[in-house]
Amino acid sequence: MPAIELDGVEKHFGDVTALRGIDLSVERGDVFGFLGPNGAGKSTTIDIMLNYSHASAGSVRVLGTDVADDPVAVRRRIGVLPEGFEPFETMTGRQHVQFAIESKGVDDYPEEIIERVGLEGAEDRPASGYSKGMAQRLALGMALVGEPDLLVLDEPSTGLDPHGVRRMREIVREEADRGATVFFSSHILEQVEAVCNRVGILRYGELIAVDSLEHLRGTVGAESELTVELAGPASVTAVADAVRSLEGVSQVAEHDRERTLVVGCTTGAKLAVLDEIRASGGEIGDFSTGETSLEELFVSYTDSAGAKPGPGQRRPEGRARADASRDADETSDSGTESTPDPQPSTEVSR
Ligand SMILES: Nc1ncnc2c1ncn2[C@@H]1O[C@H](COP(=O)(O)OP(=O)(O)OP(=O)(O)O)[C@@H](O)[C@H]1O
Repeated sequence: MPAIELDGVEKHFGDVTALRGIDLSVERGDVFGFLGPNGAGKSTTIDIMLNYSHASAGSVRVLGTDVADDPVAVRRRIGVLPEGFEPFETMTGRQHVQFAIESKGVDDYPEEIIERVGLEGAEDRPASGYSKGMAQRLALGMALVGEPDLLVLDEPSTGLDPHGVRRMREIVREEADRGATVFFSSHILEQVEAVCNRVGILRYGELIAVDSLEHLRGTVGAESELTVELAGPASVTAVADAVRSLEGVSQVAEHDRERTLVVGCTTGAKLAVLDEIRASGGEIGDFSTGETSLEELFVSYTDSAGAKPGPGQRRPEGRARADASRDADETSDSGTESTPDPQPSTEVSR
């Protein structure tokens, strides 16, 4: 049974269409990267998954339960790090964690969570005085309470220093190792690349690709760069000519003095290049490869039609998301439970 199943999910805000029929299945144990340009619909999808907002059409099952049927039960098994988390005014860091523990009805030790996210020494200070990165660490700690089956992390590295980013990545890996599913929404492609085994790319409210990074690289005909150092007596030019004739090879640069070839080719052609070098009498002393970065893949998927808002996608100027997501066609019930999660996004404009 998948951890997350979206089936034909649409979302309309008046005449603004945010999601146009999303079908998505995230398997248990996946660390799934959710990517898309600004306004693509990532936060809207997450809000619907958490039942902070209702889909206009389609259905959402999380951990095997329809979120609309039993949102409280579902949220008890999820840890959420929302975008734009702001601590409560009057509570210390420890009290935030304690609140999450009590809300979920579990018996975690606050100290362990605080230490895990690197907030030791600051736990008894009012969290409203925390820096942005400290608040983010606190939100991550609250999300980890109760060993959730699913972690939903919306831009988790916001405000984190390099130590914090590394800690966050380690925690994501540790959580995946114990069997949790992680849904990781981020613009910071390097981080998605570092931790996710599958990614989905959203554009204009449509899911345009879902795959492993390896396959995505293959489907866009992504270029790899193969640097091969030749050993033995074979002529660099002769080997280069043989490689040039291969399908999937776009360019070959020869460096006679270093006895090196730099080959631009599709990811799928790399092995054929190495085979051809050997077949043409070359002996491979050493080689290294460089892959297309996720950033290049992202641009190649999302840039063809530009990342500007599509028709019917513009958000009314100056309208606060938190307010807007609770009016009109919205019937959010996020206030009906003793929410164990930090508040959803409250940013005014993006
Ligand atoms: N409450 C709302 N009222 C009207 N339109 C909205 C509302 N919330 C989102 N939208 C619109 O829905 C679309 C998707 O927005 P969403 O916030 O989900 O995008 P996103 O991918 O999370 O963007 P970002 O990366 O900038 O956070 C946008 O066109 C946005 O303007």
